[in-house]
Amino acid sequence: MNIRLHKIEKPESRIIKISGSKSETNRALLLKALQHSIQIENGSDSDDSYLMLQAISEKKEVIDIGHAGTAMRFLTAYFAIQPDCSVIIKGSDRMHERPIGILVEALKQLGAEIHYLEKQGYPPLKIIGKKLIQNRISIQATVSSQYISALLLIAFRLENGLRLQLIGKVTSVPYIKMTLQMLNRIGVKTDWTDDVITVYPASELADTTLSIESDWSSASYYYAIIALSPVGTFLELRDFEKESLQGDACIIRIYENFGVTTHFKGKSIRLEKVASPAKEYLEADLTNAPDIAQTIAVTCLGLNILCNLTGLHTLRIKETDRLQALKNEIEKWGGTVCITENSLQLTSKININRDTKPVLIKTYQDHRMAMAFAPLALKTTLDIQEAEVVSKSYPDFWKDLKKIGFKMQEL
Ligand SMILES: O=C(O)C1=C[C@@H](OP(=O)(O)O)[C@@H](O)[C@H](O)C1
Ligand SMILES: C=C(OP(=O)(O)O)C(=O)O
Repeated sequence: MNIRLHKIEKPESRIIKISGSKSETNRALLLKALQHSIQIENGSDSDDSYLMLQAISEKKEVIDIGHAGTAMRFLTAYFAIQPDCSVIIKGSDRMHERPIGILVEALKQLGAEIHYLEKQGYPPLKIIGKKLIQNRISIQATVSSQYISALLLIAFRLENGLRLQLIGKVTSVPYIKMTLQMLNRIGVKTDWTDDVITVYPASELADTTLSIESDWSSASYYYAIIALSPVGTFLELRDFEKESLQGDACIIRIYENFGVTTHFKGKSIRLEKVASPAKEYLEADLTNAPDIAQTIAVTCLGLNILCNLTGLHTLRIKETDRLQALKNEIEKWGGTVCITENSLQLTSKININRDTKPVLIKTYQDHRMAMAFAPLALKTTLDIQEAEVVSKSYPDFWKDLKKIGFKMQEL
């Protein structure tokens, strides 16, 4: 389904409730599979969390995990320690291009039996579940934190726990901290000193309710909407915490550069555009928050601000090559976007508010491409291809934009 987003002046100031964080939910679902007494509140309604839940509960011999990267990685570790289990996990064509070798080799060092069914280092995988006895391994930490989280999540169920040595500059650190904090919440002891993470074994755990905070990556699109709106515009988002487990909450500080303030009122946040952007140039290192890179790049485009975004090395292996996808789509308005292996620069100002035929944004089966470009409707009319991709993390995205006054039509 392609849609046209008609230009609007500003959003209506309504209250929006985004569902729970996809990252927290997928961790909670895995922990619940290992400790049934755990209860989950405010779980994510995303496709990725649904696929994760289905894979755990249906106990099929062949699981299709679609585009869900965290589910693919977490379930690989989970099935590797299920005795008497033999399962094949496959995914979308893109999933079969997203590397998993670092995690598989680490699990094999622990004693797991995992076979590549097509290309070495990539899904699909055949996993024969085993009791794992080893507890000391090292792992390359520069490529994806999801491999590390996957190992940490199962570690309390290993007889001797896990001592994991991280090699290289650790990427997406807040996601590893989120994993450790969620383990702590269910009563598992952990330690992270220098480059070594230790998870202690635990068999008897108290009943716990894991209450999931709303999704900050999804909230980022509302920050973009407010940033592109006139001074005085505000919106309220429900169920967010001042002390978040999610690294993407750093959006609060980044959007201050664009004149957007955040006020916590109990469990709601009020975003308000209080001033025009202070600077005409933004420099940001997003090593710790890769999922908001697209939001920020497109906000800069809409505000006519130049930027240098760094720490983006993981973007090449996500739902699509996000650096190339951003370059392709932004350049449709003219100008040049420079990308390297780990950075993106907008080096020339681009006027998107022109009286030309609406630009059609390709989404490359990446939910964040659709959601990152949608806020540009505050500046120009534009078309979004395959708009349904948003369901990977935020199925109600278009419905919620309509609630705040976005005008859209199917093409
Ligand atoms: O652990 C998680 O929940 C995630 C970790 C990050 O991946 P990388 O560590 O591969 O950057 C992030 O991009 C992804 O959306 C979710
Ligand atoms: C990268 C993402 O997800 P995953 O790696 O879990 O597919 C994302 O949601 O932006």
